[in-house]
Amino acid sequence: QARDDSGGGGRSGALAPPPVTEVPQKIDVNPPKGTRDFPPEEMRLRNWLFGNFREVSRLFGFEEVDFPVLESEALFIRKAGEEIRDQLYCFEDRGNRRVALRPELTPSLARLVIQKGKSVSLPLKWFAVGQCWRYERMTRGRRREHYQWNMDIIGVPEVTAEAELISAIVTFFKRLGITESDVGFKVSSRKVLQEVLKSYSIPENLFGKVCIIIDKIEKIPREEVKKELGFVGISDEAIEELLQVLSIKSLDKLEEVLGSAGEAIADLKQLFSLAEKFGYSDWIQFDASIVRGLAYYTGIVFEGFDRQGKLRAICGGGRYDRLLSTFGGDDIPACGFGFGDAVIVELLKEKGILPELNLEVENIVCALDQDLQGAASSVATILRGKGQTVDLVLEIKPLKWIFKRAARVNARRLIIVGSSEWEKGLVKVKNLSSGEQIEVKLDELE
Ligand SMILES: OCc1cccc(Br)n1
Repeated sequence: QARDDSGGGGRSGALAPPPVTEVPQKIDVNPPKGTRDFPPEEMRLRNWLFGNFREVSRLFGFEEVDFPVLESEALFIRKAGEEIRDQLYCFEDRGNRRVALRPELTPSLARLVIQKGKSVSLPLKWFAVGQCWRYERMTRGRRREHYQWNMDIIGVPEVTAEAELISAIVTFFKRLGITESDVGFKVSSRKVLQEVLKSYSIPENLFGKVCIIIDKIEKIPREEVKKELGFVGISDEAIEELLQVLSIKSLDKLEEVLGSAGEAIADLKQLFSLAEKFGYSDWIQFDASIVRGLAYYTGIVFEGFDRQGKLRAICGGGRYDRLLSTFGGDDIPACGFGFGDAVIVELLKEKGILPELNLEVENIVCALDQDLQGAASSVATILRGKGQTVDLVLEIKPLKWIFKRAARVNARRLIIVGSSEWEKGLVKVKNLSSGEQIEVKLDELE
């Protein structure tokens, strides 16, 4: 039971007895369903992963941003039938405002860009690492939160932006020891769909809905996809042609079907040519079936996948040239990606390349008796002033306990403050790997 600091137990730390009326109920010590704690070992892995996210983002000259986890629900209310909408973690706050825990970061980023308006000069290259939420019925036992790394380029209409973003993800994978034989990117463009729909004079406003239905092609039976497309008013003939085009896996074949005049082909050819120059051609492949499950994509879309086919998509992104204008902002082109913190860890485990991340501290400092506790604190402060990490033992403990703790915190050195040495201005320094022990003058301690 935690120490009671409410004043009943006093500063001695003694456990205050609960008031007679209240019998302590053991709380549920687990985090809410679908959420995770990050105890030290998991936190070290998370910090390592996020450290790589941040280092790659900075390598590409991006600036870090963040937004509230809580946003107006309106930011995420799109009428295209997205899963992200069905699972929105939304509620009414005490001010009767409809709010939501963000399910993704892009709408917040778009909101901030519009808010900044002319005070920022384009292009913007922003990145964020933020916790995102969904309220999924726990029937599937899936998580309700994850952390997403996002990189976004705002204000660049050319495909060079998408090529740059994919290069950043490739750079990240390489840093972790993941190669093109482990993962790849399936790349397409929503302009492929747009051109087919246009050839059947299907109204633009159905585009988002059609994309969301088609995104389910690998998840629900084909007949179900066709039925849903029929419901939104797509003719059987158009559906057949759509599904036919979506099965194309080569750009040449796509060009035969769509012709070479359309933007889809031009964009994709430019992307694959830039991939050559970036040196990541072996990482990407054209796959017309990739549409991604967010309604606002308008152009190139891509997703990272594990070549073993065991895991869900590792990351995904694309161009969203209309999002800012749908929020009442200017017509500013944009593209970005989201990279979750869960599938990547499963992949690293699969590959056996999770890093070894142990707690390490350079020094453990202890006093041999109570009246030297102050001296030990000053030794710790001197070492910390020199940038050395110190685990200061805060109570008088037997040496057996000290050595056990030193092993647990992976200390390199044990600094012992004993009365006979201290009187001579000395401390004992024991190298815990060699076992060598020497006496060192306090002002020569380093
Ligand atoms: O990938 C969709 C998503 C959004 C929020 C939280 C989680 Br877990 N997953």
